[in-house]
Amino acid sequence: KEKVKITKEQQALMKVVVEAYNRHQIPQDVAKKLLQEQYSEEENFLLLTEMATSQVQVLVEFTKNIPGFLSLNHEDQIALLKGSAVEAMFLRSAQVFSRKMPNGHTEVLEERIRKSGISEEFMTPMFNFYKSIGELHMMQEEQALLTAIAILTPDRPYVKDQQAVERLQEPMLDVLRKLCVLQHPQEPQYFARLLGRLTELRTLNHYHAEMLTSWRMNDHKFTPLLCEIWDVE
Ligand SMILES: O=C(NC1CCCCC1)[C@H](C1CCCCC1)n1c(-c2ccc(-c3ccccc3)s2)nc2ccccc21
Repeated sequence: KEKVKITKEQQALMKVVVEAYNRHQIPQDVAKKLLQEQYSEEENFLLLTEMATSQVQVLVEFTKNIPGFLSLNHEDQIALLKGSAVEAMFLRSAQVFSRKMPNGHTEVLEERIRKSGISEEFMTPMFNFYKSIGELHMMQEEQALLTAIAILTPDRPYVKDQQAVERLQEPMLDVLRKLCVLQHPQEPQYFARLLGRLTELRTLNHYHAEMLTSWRMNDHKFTPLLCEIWDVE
């Protein structure tokens, strides 16, 4: 059985990505707000648009720190950001949801989200995803690399130079695969399970526009940035 070893360059790549991921955290903690009180559907929608707007800004900063990203064709940089913004949001939401919380808090948080205004039909796929992420107990290195891998998906709509994106995604996949083998030696399928989450994430992508327009309230106001990213209004 060959000894898996992370090279010096791979250590450096991982360090850059993890530091960028930790540096660009969401400002205020939405979970704390939701646990404090039950908001109205309008307030929840506003909270989501505020959180999402700041998360997109955070995502752009994180992405700029992915080695090689800024040397991609500019239109392709936009296509990758646009193609991954919603997935990054759900991934981050899943990580917020799966955080260790005092007894009973996760149930309260789930209840508040169920009553936030999102229509019923999206709850099952969304919470299935959150729970499948929670079961993985991902380390922050794995979270950071998985987010970078999702952003560097070559077959996003409108990407022209897919090979250039593959050349950036492959080293991330390599170091994540090695990390999974080293951190979860008794779980040889762990890496495959991580990548399976990215496939599940794409299915949530389909729902996002409908989730927003079906939010139980009348006029849905979005920030200009979200109109760009979310294909709404
Ligand atoms: O604020 C939030 N998420 C932040 C986004 C940025 C990154 C940090 C997390 C919302 C709140 C839900 C309840 C009402 C207020 C907003 N949230 C969701 C989402 C459900 C549906 C979502 C969505 C996204 C895009 C399009 C259509 C729908 S996000 N899942 C959560 C799990 C745990 C904590 C918060 C969570």
